[in-house]
Amino acid sequence: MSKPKVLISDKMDPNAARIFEERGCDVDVKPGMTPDELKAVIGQYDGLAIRSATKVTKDILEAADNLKVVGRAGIGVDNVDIPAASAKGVVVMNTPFGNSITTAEHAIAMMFALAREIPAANTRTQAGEWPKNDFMGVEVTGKTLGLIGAGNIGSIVASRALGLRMKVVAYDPFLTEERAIEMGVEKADLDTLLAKADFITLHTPLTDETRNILSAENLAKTKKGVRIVNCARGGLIDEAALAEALDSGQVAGAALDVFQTEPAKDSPLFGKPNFICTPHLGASTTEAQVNVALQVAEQMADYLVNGGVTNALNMPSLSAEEAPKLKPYMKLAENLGSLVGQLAHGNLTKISIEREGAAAELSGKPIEGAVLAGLMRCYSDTVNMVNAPYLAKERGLDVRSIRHEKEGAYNTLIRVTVGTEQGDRSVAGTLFGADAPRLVEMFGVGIEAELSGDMLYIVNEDAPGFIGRIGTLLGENGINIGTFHLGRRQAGGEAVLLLSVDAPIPPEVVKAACALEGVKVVMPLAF
Ligand SMILES: NC(=O)c1ccc[n+]([C@@H]2O[C@H](COP(=O)([O-])OP(=O)(O)OC[C@H]3O[C@@H](n4cnc5c(N)ncnc54)[C@H](O)[C@@H]3O)[C@@H](O)[C@H]2O)c1
Ligand SMILES: O=C(O)[C@H](O)COP(=O)(O)O
Repeated sequence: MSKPKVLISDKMDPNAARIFEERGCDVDVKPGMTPDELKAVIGQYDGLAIRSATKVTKDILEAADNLKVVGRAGIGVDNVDIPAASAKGVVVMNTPFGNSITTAEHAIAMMFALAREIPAANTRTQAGEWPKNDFMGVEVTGKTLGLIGAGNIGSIVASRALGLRMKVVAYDPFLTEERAIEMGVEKADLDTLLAKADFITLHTPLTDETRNILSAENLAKTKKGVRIVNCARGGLIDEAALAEALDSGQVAGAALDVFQTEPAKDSPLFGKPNFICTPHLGASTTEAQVNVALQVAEQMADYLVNGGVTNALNMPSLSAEEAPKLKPYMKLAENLGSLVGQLAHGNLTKISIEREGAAAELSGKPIEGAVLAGLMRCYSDTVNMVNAPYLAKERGLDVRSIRHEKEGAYNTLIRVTVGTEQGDRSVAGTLFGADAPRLVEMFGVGIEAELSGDMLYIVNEDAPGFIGRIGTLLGENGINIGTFHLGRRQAGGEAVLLLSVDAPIPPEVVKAACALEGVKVVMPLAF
């Protein structure tokens, strides 16, 4: 049998190539290829090892006829089209912890550089100016650090800031009170954080919810003279608004490692006296690069040579024997987790995963992992089956797996219940035939639906004429309805409607649906 062939297409520590060779793979190292060059050669490779520079687009994947795995030596996978990779049957793996300490240290370094204007003082001193009277810094001791995102990197930043005798206020919808106490931080909503913080650091992925989380409007809510650090993802801050806030003095200084467009060749921030930046160097230390290179090569080689799956973002980790039986249950479990995550958005404190009938005979851990991965993917793009249970535990989420020996109305059933500030919310699903996942109950209402693609969830008063009104609204906006599912507690009470549609529903249509007579809740969903 020929050896698997791997391409390393970004600058990576040489340990990666060494491990690939030792584990029985042929490896080519070609950093800096253009997309066209990559497209021309990708068909030859079984594995592609990348950092953030290579963009693994749908176009590249279409040409990747032999590709089995993409390995990201780092955390963020926003440069990989994961749905396109999944459709092509390509596993996408990352190394979720290898560069976290290094990136947290970069954020702290940026905070100090801002507090004491080190880059500008250095430049002018080396130019022979000796500008001793032009710089007056601020101490960080006793100041408040506002942490937006309290995951792996955010919690390391918090621990370092506490060591510097700062107070830490954190905003993260997934942070529980218990975890906040354990971390020694004050849990706050975003507006409170903005009003209190002397320094703000960002540590979230870039999602629809976090894009421009520091918008012009939110920058205006900050304490005057705040200093801001972003070592997470470009796009979390509105760069033009930040430039204006620096000009007006609302923001006293800003330090960015990441930009909306990278490489950043131009920016409204460049040249501002109180602005400093680095070219996406957050993960660039010898230690972190050795960690991620070794880990990505080990994981990819294990998959290519032995079929072992670790830290995959689009595939459950399963042994060869269990896989065929568990696969449809994993899909059902992940969909149910994603559904409750999207619907019960907010502070989740507990989750229970119940298995009944045939589902109770199967191993609970992979099903639990799939529910948690579906749930937590609403909050972080780095969650996978492997790290979801760990992350849930670390964040203080109380996870219970319950096995019911007796069959209920269905011969196999998975029920997921989450505890939210509004009370418990429960959804349940079964398999039709051997392998077709179906939702069968939602918040106590019987409703039968396949969870896939773009969907719309509506709660309305059960009264004549509503279905016509929503159908007309979607039709007038060119939105085609694929499937239509209805459920209700009792005639004339509250009715639940789940529609599958052929394209994402624009926010203005959601708004118009909310305004329809009898409507109580409208929420777009995506699976
Ligand atoms: N600059 C660099 O070189 C560099 C290096 C490593 C990681 N990163 C980036 O840093 C980011 C954080 O990495 P991590 O390992 O800590 O990820 P993580 O998944 O452990 O943590 C992300 C946190 O953000 C929270 N979050 C999600 N949506 C939120 C919202 N709307 N508001 C507030 N918080 C929200 C999540 O609940 C989670 O706790 C990622 O985007 C990653 O790609 C950058
Ligand atoms: O998400 C990450 O791991 C960082 O953004 C690091 O990116 P890099 O590997 O290109 O330095």
